[in-house]
Amino acid sequence: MTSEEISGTGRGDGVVVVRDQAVVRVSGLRKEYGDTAALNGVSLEIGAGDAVAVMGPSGCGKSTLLNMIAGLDRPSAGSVHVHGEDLGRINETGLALFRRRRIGMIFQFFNLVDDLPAIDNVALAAQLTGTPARQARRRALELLDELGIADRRNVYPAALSGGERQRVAVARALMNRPALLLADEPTGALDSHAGEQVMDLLLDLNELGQTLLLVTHDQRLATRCASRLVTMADGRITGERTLERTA
Ligand SMILES: Nc1ncnc2c1ncn2[C@@H]1O[C@H](COP(=O)(O)OP(=O)(O)OP(=O)(O)O)[C@@H](O)[C@H]1O
Repeated sequence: MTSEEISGTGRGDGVVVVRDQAVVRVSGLRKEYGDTAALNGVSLEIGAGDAVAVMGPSGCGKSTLLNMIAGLDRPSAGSVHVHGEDLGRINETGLALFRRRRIGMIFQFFNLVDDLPAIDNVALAAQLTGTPARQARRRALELLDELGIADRRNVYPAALSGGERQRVAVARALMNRPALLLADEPTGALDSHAGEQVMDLLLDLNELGQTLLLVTHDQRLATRCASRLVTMADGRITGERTLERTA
């Protein structure tokens, strides 16, 4: 995989990842669910090419923060800018489009479509943005090849190993050359070998310029893949430090 592919210079819509520009700007973010303040004034900036890990105890608001940045949910107060766009000013249809075009997401339990083979799970992401099926399948195959699972392209998720499923999910997330790759416990459901492979993959992607935000309980994942660690507690950011990546 080349850094050009990751940075999206081939997509024809002028989106190029340039290091040191802010991809995410979160300011004074609050989210209340009834009486619970899931986020209680979070501000965070993520530059292009950064790899940021968010850690903290269960219920501290990590996934809520990720969901706000993905435009999956609306804040109670504060703002989220991604790639210069103020998500608060985009309607629901626009947000869905924004997510498909700008954000790649991977989840603990993969979220693949059970009745589609691997290649169609990946291609679907581009078809939903209007890419013709044949072109989408061509790029999907390229990505599966780059991630070392082209030979599994016609296999349905149920017959893939956990590691293979997560690779398919990563390919799907990269399909539209996202400005930001979000990962919510991406190794949480994997055995240690498959987890290591996914960590290597995320590290490689970031080293090629992909901006990465990951939420995890796994210290090893954070220190392996991230260059910044943000810690949260009770809906707030309580600390931040740069990390020396471990081999
Ligand atoms: N849709 C929702 N409705 C009501 N409460 C919610 C909702 N989503 C999250 N919460 C609450 O908001 C708080 C933060 O939840 P969140 O899932 O963001 O935490 P987390 O740090 O990601 O936890 P975990 O590490 O266990 O995944 C929790 O108290 C949770 O119960």
